[in-house]
Amino acid sequence: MSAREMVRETNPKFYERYSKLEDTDEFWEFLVKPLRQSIRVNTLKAPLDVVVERLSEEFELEPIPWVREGFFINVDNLAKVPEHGLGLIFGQEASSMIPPVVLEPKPGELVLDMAAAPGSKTGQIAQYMENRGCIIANDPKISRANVLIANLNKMGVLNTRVTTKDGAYFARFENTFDRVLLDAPCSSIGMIRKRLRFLEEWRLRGVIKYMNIQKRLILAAYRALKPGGTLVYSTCTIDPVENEEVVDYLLRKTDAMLEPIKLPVKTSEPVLEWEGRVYSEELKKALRIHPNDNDTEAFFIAKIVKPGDVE
Ligand SMILES: C[S@@+](CC[C@H](N)C(=O)[O-])C[C@H]1O[C@@H](n2cnc3c(N)ncnc32)[C@H](O)[C@@H]1O
Repeated sequence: MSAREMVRETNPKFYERYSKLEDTDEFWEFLVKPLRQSIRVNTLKAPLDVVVERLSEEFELEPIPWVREGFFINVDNLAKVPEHGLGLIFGQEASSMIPPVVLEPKPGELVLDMAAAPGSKTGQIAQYMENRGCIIANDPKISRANVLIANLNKMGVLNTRVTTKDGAYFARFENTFDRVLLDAPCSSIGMIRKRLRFLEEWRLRGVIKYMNIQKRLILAAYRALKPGGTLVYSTCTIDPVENEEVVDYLLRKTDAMLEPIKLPVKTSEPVLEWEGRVYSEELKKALRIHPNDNDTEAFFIAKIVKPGDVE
């Protein structure tokens, strides 16, 4: 059975909706194909070249073009690699390394990671901040926040405070953070490559539920951002109402502006019209990544700035 047939049989409504987005055999094949293993070297614990040299003795490493510390690696079970147990490397999907790269956090800054668990991006942000400054890493799900804390400990992250609020809580800290990452809860279509249940369980009402949460969170995230600061909005899903629609909503409601993202990554066309709605041309600056573009998870990333001077 082809991937297309498998998707159509497993969830006909899913197939019908997303064949309007892209309908190539490649798209369906990569949507369900198991992911390549990738790692991020944790430079908080050891220099990049030392870890790469040591791993290369045993494994084949292929650099990920858009992240200096990222590599595809030919290993079946990372848990058996000692460097993983020691926190020298972290298993992180290749496209999920893009949002912190786009955020560009600097040592000494104040950063909000509004939906942080299990913490792969918080660790990457701390790495770019060289453990200086402060990250507020928030996640309201206590069980997930516990995993976040364990991962931050393992990675040697020292500049982070963990909170367990609804992300909208941070709206009260108006104009406070130098940078905000909103890696939003979403319908996780990108993760079908890891767990088929995201395809089996997909329902349109779930997408709409997430869109409403995302709109609430993006407004709070933007409010908490300092003038001159950067907000990165990301999801691991392809539905336009969780991506272009949410960022378009922010653009309409506030003075937010989008900035182009220049990275060596292949992307799909942004969606500027969907179900009778027309989105701002500005959305052309966002990255829409389909699984067949780079053989990764699907991702959507927008770089948003608040007008004003950086202090
Ligand atoms: C895509 S995951 C985050 C992944 C994480 N950034 C990482 O890279 O490891 C989205 C997270 O949003 C959290 N979440 C759900 N509802 C939320 C809310 N109202 N405010 C903030 N976070 C929320 C979920 O618990 C989940 O951990």
